[in-house]
Amino acid sequence: MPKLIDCVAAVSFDLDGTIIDTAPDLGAAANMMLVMLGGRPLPDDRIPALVGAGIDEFVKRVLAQSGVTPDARLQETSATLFRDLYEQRVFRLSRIYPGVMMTLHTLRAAGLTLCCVTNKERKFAQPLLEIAGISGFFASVLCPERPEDRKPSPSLLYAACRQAEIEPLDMLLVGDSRADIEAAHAAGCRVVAVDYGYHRGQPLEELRPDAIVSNLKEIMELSVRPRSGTRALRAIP
Ligand SMILES: O=C(O)COP(=O)(O)O
Ligand SMILES: [Mg+2]
Repeated sequence: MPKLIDCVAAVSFDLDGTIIDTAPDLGAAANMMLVMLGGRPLPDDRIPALVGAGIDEFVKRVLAQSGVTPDARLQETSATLFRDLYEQRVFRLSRIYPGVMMTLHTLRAAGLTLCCVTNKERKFAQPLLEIAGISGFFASVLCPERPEDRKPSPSLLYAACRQAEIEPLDMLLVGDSRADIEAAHAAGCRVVAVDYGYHRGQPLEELRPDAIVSNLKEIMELSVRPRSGTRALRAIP
């Protein structure tokens, strides 16, 4: 069976929970926010399950976990405060996951186009990749400009395919969450899930990714059954 990596022209990586463990800095900023609002900090191990649907939702979940049901005004004040705090600390405690650097080097050397496809706002994603020293690997970084473009919408993946000038079937997405797998399926891309990210206890097998790995470098060894029939030339809207 051919190797998966030989069947694609580009690889898109999810950011939080896939290439960088961002929960420590997200948690630090969230806890500073709670304390400044007069609340109590959350235990670190409660943070990862709250990540994945953008900052407004993360702040809403943090407030809910601390026992607050915010009205619209408190939600807005909290989200603004959180953004200010997080902006100052996107890569202080966060760490690149094992196997990521080697995988990015190997895939790039193999001639594949690499993209980052994240629900994180560009204002945080771009500096995070730069400070972490990995922004140079990515031909493009796709972030949602509108809430409706967030994964599980396929729109960021379509944009990545358009920029790489490839069809969705020639794109592999590597991600840690339900939103990643559903976005890839909706776009018609191949998808590999990592089992170490922020998938909130969701059994990833049920979502039927092409494969599940525990370290990114395993994607180099994965084999795939070629898709049968004519290649699905799905038009990118
Ligand atoms: O910022 C988030 O909520 C999630 O970002 P991700 O898509 O890179 O996991
Ligand atoms: Mg993620």
